[in-house]
Amino acid sequence: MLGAVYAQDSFGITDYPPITEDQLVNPAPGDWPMYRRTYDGQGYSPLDQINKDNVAQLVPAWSYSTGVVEGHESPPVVVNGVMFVTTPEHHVFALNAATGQLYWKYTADITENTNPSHPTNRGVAVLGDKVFYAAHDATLVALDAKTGEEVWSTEVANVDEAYYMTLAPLVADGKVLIGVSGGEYGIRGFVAAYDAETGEEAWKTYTIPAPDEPGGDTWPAGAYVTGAGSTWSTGNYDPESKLVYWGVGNAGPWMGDQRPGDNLYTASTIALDVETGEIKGHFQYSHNESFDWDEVTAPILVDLPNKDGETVKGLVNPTRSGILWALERTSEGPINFIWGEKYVPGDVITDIDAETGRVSYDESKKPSTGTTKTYCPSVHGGRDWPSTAYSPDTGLLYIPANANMCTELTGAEVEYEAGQPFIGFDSLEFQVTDDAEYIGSVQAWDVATGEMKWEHKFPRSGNWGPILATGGGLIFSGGTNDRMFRAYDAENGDVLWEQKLNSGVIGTPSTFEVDGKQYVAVQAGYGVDAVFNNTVIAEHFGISSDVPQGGVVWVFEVKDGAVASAE
Ligand SMILES: O=C(O)c1cc(C(=O)O)c2c(n1)C(=O)C(=O)c1cc(C(=O)O)[nH]c1-2
Ligand SMILES: [Ca+2]
Repeated sequence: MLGAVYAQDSFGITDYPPITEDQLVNPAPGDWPMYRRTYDGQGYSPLDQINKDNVAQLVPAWSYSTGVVEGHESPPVVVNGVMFVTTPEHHVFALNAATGQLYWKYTADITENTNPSHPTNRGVAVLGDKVFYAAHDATLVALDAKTGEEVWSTEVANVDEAYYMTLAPLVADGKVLIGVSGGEYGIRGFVAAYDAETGEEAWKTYTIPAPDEPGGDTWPAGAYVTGAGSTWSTGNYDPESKLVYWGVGNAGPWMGDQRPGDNLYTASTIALDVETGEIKGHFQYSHNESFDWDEVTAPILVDLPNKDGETVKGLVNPTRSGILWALERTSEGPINFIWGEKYVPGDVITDIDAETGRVSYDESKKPSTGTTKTYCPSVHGGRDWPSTAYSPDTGLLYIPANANMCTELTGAEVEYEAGQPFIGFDSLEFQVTDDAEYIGSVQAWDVATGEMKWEHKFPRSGNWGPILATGGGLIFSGGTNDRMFRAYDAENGDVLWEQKLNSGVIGTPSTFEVDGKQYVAVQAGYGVDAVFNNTVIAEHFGISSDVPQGGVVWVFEVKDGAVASAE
């Protein structure tokens, strides 16, 4: 592809020891080497220098204006004291994590007419001396970490069929794994792996099986080719079993009566063998998915009790369907149901089978061709893409939730045409329920008991804020329409610190340490579906919908004196 590199610091990055696989399996406490920091997806850092006692004294250490608008969702990834962040408009920035000095900026040369949906990017992956970036035009790029120069690039899918990419790649087992977007365009979704050294394809596994493959009989003849099942959020990984857990999006077209059957593996989590890409297990959250409930977010890997009370290796996932799921993962692959609890109100799912976890629907709520149906939660679900976090200190799972929003959908026939929307509706409307007392919230759930421990509600805002949990007994997140970035007491949800930033904060927060000092980092930069959602909420409550745009990387610290006095 050959993008442009702008190198500001002519001395560049002088000291960048190659990142080993071991550093990814067991990251140094002060590093944030991947999307959720660790392979289990917990979004947890053990750093505790910033804690409940001193977080009130958190102040900006430095900030950096990215120069672009739209949704800044990527976490600042930090290794070797270097921060890598991505932004909309196809930029990757490398900055000195302690000072904010720019080392280099890479801009992908996107000449193709790429899909305008979801103009965002969720970050990089690292291994060795390389940084991996999934560009919007469905090209995977490897950059030299020290210089930002392209080492290799590989076309992973055809943009003419409306494939695009927004996710952070996952490095596992010497390979770079990616997933694709395009679920509203009749793509056939897949997860693919590329050799980290050369960019050569190692395997590619479709999320929609062909007729002769397992699950192929859950589709009517021919429908698998345009069945969607996009994979636009980074998977998690169990290095022991060598299984990758990846989420699969909505089915296409949206109206399930146009493709009778369960339609595997849409709206599912799949377990893939990292060496071969073979699907070894799956759990489907909504069969014959008809709600645009992409279940792309990967479940967090955590130990929890099974139905008999024995501790097992588990998976937890609050899905777009409004159900928080506890599942058991096995080293061979199969995924077993443990329990499912509604974490936001919903009127579609009426029952969950105690044995299998299969849901039952109120058919009067399920969208279909030629009817108008209203259902809750909305198209965006109880939680869209923003990440949950889990703290091993509290045993709590933290969820950025949205309640009391519904969708009214009038279904229609649709013909597949390459590169064009393949949804099938005459109208789509978002509604806030009449009696709604709040929309967004941060929820904390005990994963051992399946009970909500606390909830912090936002009466006049949705919540699109990914969550960071720390060893300092804190969680951090933004997500609201008041431009706040907040620190909460992880035990009880008390807000211990908040700071208005330049824009709404839908960025994924991270924390890291350089030269013995802890920092907390996040990108501000409101955009993508949070804006769309906020407009509906503002209209309902009669408040201003104005959240200014513009990306800024923010890095916070507690000044040295304050750290000392807190100890
Ligand atoms: O089906 C897809 O391929 C696809 C892709 C994306 C994306 O890549 O960001 C989103 C969605 N769907 C989607 O349904 C959705 O609500 C959504 C919100 C956002 C965002 O960044 O705020 N992206 C996406
Ligand atoms: Ca979708």
